[in-house]
Amino acid sequence: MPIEFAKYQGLGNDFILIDNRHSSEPAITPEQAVDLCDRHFGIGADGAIFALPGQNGTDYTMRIFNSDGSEPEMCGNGIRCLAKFIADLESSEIHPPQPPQASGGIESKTEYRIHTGAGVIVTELRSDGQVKVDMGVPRLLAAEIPTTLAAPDAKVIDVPIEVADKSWSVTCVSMGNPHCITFVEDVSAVALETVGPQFENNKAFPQRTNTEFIQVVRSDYVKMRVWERGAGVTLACGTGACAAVVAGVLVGKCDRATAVELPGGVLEIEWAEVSGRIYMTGPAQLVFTGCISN
Ligand SMILES: N[C@@H](CCC[C@H](N)C(=O)O)C(=O)O
Repeated sequence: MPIEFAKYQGLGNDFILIDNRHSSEPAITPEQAVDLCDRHFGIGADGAIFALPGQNGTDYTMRIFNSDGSEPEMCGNGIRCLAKFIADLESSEIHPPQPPQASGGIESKTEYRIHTGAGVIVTELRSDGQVKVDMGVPRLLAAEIPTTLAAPDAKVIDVPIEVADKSWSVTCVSMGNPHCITFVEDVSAVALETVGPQFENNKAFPQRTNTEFIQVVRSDYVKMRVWERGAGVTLACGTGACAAVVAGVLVGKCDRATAVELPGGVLEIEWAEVSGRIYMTGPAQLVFTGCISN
């Protein structure tokens, strides 16, 4: 049966979005996602995201397959795209209108509570077109990352690791998904394609890891390049940008409100002192819609 999709991007981190409101099982398999994400033989994307029915009182559930078919717990740029997609679906902008509700017109929603593998995430569509996301509280214990770089109940802050014949000092943060952050002098000099996979598959990370390379320009402005678990080099990573600011605060290099410049653009990140929650603000845009025929 043909499956309608919409392609969205957030800072060049791009996704195939599928309206899965009718079922709690994704409409395509991880293997199909791998084919569809292929940039030469498919639609081309860093992942496939499904808008499933909500659970435990949430509005929707998000599931995502990386371009290698693995399923991460969360995706920051993806959830901004999902919020826009849901709003577009509800306002019938991208698919034919549903019959009108008996109760008459409904004000379009600007806030969604979304169930994810990292807990409930709240998105807010702002009037300037940006999407602000309450990304929850970062987890810092080694067992929560998970990593063997410290005792299970200890934090991993500025810990040495040998990767690609070099010693790196890393800080690890879970935003629901694992992140390993390292601060470098010049982010453009990092051989991402060589070093990234060696971090991702290092035995210190039993569930593999995303890796962020950070150059501090000022305490409130950093440059970042990322190697994503299951997707490789991408133009941006929302959970990675949040994890990078947390790491920056922990090692005394960043302010709690820091702008993160990625190859695809800038994300505004704030780690609130009192609540400990992280807020991420950035764009999400519809690129095109289409239909998968088989
Ligand atoms: N690009 C995403 C992260 C997607 C998941 C990641 N590849 C993983 O496997 O954890 C983001 O914007 O957060």
